Amino acid sequence: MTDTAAPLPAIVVNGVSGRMGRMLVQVLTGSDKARLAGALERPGHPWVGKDLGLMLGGAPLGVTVSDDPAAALSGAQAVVDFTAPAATVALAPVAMAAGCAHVIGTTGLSKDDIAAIGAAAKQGVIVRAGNMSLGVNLLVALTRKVAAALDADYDIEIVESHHRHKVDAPSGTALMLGQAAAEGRGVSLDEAAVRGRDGITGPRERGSIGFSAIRAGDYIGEHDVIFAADGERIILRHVASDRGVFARGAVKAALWAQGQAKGEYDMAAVLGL
Ligand SMILES: NC(=O)C1=CN([C@@H]2O[C@H](COP(=O)(O)OP(=O)(O)OC[C@H]3O[C@@H](n4cnc5c(N)ncnc54)[C@H](O)[C@@H]3O)[C@@H](O)[C@H]2O)C=CC1
Ligand SMILES: O=C(O)C1=N[C@H](C(=O)O)C[C@H](O)C1
Repeated sequence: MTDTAAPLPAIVVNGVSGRMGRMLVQVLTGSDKARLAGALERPGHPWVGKDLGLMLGGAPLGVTVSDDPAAALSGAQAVVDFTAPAATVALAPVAMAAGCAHVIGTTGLSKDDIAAIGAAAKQGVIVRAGNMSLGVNLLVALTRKVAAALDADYDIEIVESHHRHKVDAPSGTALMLGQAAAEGRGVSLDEAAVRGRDGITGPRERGSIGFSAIRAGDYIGEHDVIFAADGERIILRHVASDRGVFARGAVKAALWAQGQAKGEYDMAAVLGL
């Protein structure tokens, strides 16, 4: 008898030696819904040309780390990308040309980067979110709702804490939360945002949305949205204690992306929030 089961969707991991890349390998090798079909790293990285399993200190996985995105993506259904802005912007058109969904977790993207990704998404499917966890995406929805219910007597402040290696601030998540707060309140985040305070700053401007960033130790990612008025404070909080929440969200997005119409989507669409 022949086995007629359809092969599992083939997923490539970009930035495979990074903190998120390693977590994605763990999630994909343990998945019964998707399979690890390729691994990419930057040109010159010592893992390029080597077996991924051996580089991770384990048994061979039969996946050779590549620095050639077009070759690695050929025949794959999705590429999951937690790297750096320049790498992600360069990969988007390559993924679209290969007919691969591009799941983007990379943060620190500029407005130009975001526009370039949006342009690439005219040719295929891109899912992009500054945070792929279910918990944070729920927090985003709650933030929008609370901000809509409260007036500017409630000062909004977003405080985020991350590990000492993080290179961008505010975090992508903090910006998602700030955007949701601004939408709930019916204001523009560009106009309301205050990013970091130092020196004689003067009193707080009514209606502003403040951002503060802590970089220390091995925090995985913690976010508070504070609504503070005279006499009371509401604090919405998310704490990530395992990078698996981001990796599982990204794999879910890669599977969800199969068969979607061309365009750019966020995790709210994936999660049906
Ligand atoms: N959206 C989300 O849920 C999450 C987003 N992130 C974001 O993901 C990104 C990566 O985070 P980490 O894994 O902690 O960083 P990391 O520094 O540990 O890993 C980044 C990896 O990308 C690789 N890389 C750089 N340029 C490349 C290129 N041109 N081609 C292929 N690989 C390349 C690096 O060599 C490195 O291995 C950051 O922007 C971070 O903020 C992190 C966690 C969750
Ligand atoms: O760099 C990280 O680690 C994280 N980055 C994302 C962000 O910028 O919000 C998501 C998560 O908080 C971890």
